[in-house]
Order: sequence, then C-alpha cells, then structure tokens
Amino acid sequence: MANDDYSIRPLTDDDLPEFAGVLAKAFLNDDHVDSVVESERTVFEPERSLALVADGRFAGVGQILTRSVCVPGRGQTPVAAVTSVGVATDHRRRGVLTRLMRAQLHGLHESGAEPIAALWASEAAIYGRFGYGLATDFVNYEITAKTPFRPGIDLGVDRVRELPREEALPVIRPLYDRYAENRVGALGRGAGHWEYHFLDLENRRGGGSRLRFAVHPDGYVAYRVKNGWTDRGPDGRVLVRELVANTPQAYAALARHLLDIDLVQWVDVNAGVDDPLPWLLQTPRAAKCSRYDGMFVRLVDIDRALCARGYASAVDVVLEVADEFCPWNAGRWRFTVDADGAAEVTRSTDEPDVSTSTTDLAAAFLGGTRIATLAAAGRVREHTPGAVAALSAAFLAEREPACVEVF
Ligand SMILES: CC(=O)SCCNC(=O)CCNC(=O)[C@H](O)C(C)(C)COP(=O)(O)OP(=O)(O)OC[C@H]1O[C@@H](n2cnc3c(N)ncnc32)[C@H](O)[C@@H]1OP(=O)(O)O
Repeated sequence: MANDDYSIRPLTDDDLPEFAGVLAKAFLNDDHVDSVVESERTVFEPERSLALVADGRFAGVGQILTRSVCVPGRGQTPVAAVTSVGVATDHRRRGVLTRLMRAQLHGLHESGAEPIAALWASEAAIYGRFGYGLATDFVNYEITAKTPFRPGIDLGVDRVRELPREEALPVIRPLYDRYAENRVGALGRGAGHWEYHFLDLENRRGGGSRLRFAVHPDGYVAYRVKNGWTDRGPDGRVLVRELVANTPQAYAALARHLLDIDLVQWVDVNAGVDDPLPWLLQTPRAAKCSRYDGMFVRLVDIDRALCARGYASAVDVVLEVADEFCPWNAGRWRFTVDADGAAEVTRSTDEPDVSTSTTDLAAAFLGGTRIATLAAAGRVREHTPGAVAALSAAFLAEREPACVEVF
C-alpha cells in the first residue's frame, strides 16, 4: 500500500474501543484491552486524537493531551502532551507515524495552540527526527533499606501517617499542585490526569501490591510493596510510585519512613537527577543509581516557545536555526534576554553567532541539558567567541528539571 492510501481524521467518543485496541496491541498488551479502555477513558480527548485509516480500520493512532508543565521562571505553562502513539504491526515503516507527527505539529502551529509539545518515548531513537530533544533525564535509586542518615538531618516534628487510598487522594492533591508550581519539569494534573496517574489496575502493578499512601503535612509518597525471602532472611522491596515533598523535612521524613519498613531489604525510587536522596545517606553508595532518558520536548513555534520561559542571565545573540520538519522555525532569529530574564525572539538578517536546531534548543528548554554540552558534542556551533557560554548560562535553571510522571 502506498502512503497516499491512508486517510486521517480526528476521533469521536465512539472510537475509544478501536483506539484502545490499536494501543493494546502496539504495546503488546493484547490480553488487557479492557484495562487500556478503562485507563484511556480517564484522559481521552477525542477531538485532539488522530487516526490514520486504511480499508476502514485504524492503521495508527496518536493523541494530544491538554496539559501544562512547570518551566523556568514562569511556573505552569501549557504543553501539548503527545501520547498513545501506536501503529498496527502490518502498517509499520510506511510513514504512518511520520504523518501523525506532521499532522500534530503542523496543526498546533496553524491553530496557534500550545507553543511546546512533550512526550515520553517508548524507544529513545524514534522522535529526534521530528524535532523532539531530550529535555529531562531521571534516575532510579535502588537503596539498601535501614541505611542510616548522616548526622544532623532534620526530620522535623510532623509524623508520617499511612492513610487509606480514599482518604489520602484528596489530601495529597493540593500537596502535588504546590510542588508542580515550583519544580521545573513537573506536569500540572487535571482531574482526569490525576485519576489516570493513580489508577491501580492489576496489570500496572509490576508484581507489587496495591498502592499504599504515606502522608506528611508537606508531602506524600505513593508506593507498592513486594514481599520476598531468601535463605538469609527477608528480602522485601518497596516500589515508589511517587515521592513529593515541599520542604526538606518532609522529604527526609518520607524517605526515612520508606527505609524503615520492616522486612524490606530494598527501596526502589525514580527521581530527578539532582534529587537530594544521596545527600541524606550516611553511605551514599547505599543508593545504587541508574540514569535513563525522560521527557522529550518539541518547540512548536520557536519564537513563542522561547518567550514562554524565564532565563538566568541577559544575552543577545543571533541564532541560525535548522528545522526540516517544521520549516517555519528555520532561519535566523535574534534572541535577546533582558536583565529580568524575559526573552524577545525576532527574525534577523544579521550574521549568526551560533548555529543550532530546534531539537537542541528543545533539549535545553527546561534548563537540564546544557547548550555548552551540546556544543562539545558538535551539535551546536559557535561563530562568535563567548556566544555559546552566554547562551548556555542563560538557559540554566536553579535546579535540574525533574519529571518522573510517564504519560
Ligand atoms: C509518545 C508515545 O506514545 S511513544 C510510543 C510509540 N509507540 C510504540 O513504541 C508502539 C510500538 N511501535 C509502533 O507502534 C511503531 O513501530 C512506531 C509508532 C514506533 C513507528 O511507526 P511507523 O509508522 O512504523 O513509523 P514511520 O514509518 O513513520 O517511521 C519514520 C521513521 O522512523 C524510524 N523508526 C520508526 N520506528 C522506529 C524505532 N522503533 N526505532 C528507531 N527508528 C524508528 C523509521 O525507520 C523511519 O525512518 P526513516 O524516515 O529514516 O525511514
């Protein structure tokens, strides 16, 4: 079948079962279609979902969720959260994904919707060609339980309480909202996203228990337990779904709570790359650390996108920008940041100081990936001495971005 034999259309409510069916198969969850329907229903935005149709059946689907993300200097900002991308096995490598990506990004541009898009990739090699840059990493810590803290760690006076799910959920929601307003990379959560995030379907438990909730006045942790034994004794494991803390005391108290659960040998937690956890432990190597790619960002419209965040220092450079997939971004732009960190981005005919691409600017957008690092990798080229250093410094944020919510 030639590419042109596909038609493309937005979905309606009635399409949910077929949409979920394609996704279940694409993600090798053939036996869990009902669970996929149940979970997708909580966030489904049919009018922002697309299907490529061939012979009356869905050959591929993709969805945009209306969400927000905390960006440097500006707090929560609208983001088109791209998800639920799947192509039927017998339609792969015929350009179905490419057409979906083009329809999404060109559609966002033409309608003047969100200036940035974001996604989590099932495989990191897929989305660079569409201009998505890796903007956050995350780390997984596997910590030896009962590891003591360093002397002087302040646990505060507030107790951590284990609450049943129905009591915990309304209490923790405002705690999360407070966190997401300040932590760059954290996503805002509407009611449906909240429900989706804490759906406790059996096929999502990874062999662990139902979710438990431990709550502190300034934070919470949602986690599962997995029991285990060896001939040397208990070998239980804590699997943290989400640890949110708005004060250092809450963070320390919640971490201590997890580390001290009886019969547990290991605590597994996904965290931002500059998470303070190792700084609490008397022996930091008790937290074995693995690093993974996290959320990818796409600048839909370079001018609107770069103006949507604040910057750490003033800068004035002309950028030569490459962008094959969204050609309206390509060419020369003057990027100026004033003393208050506010940016202005205008077309320019001046000689460029730096050559880059929207993909690399997207990678730097949340202040995690340094432009100087991209230059060292040969991805960004400097024409005016000092321009990369100035640009790199301006893009940095107070802390590394952190997003551990896979959507
Ligand atoms: C945001 C999310 O939802 S992430 C989830 C993505 N979905 C999945 O992983 C489910 C299983 N996989 C699939 O459904 C499909 O294989 C997809 C969506 C990954 C790719 O769909 P396709 O329609 O086959 O992609 P398409 O034909 O448009 O390929 C475009 C290009 O990407 C490349 N590509 C596609 N998939 C991959 C991959 N997994 N790894 C590396 N490159 C890939 C193709 O080779 C092609 O390269 P080319 O332009 O140099 O020829």
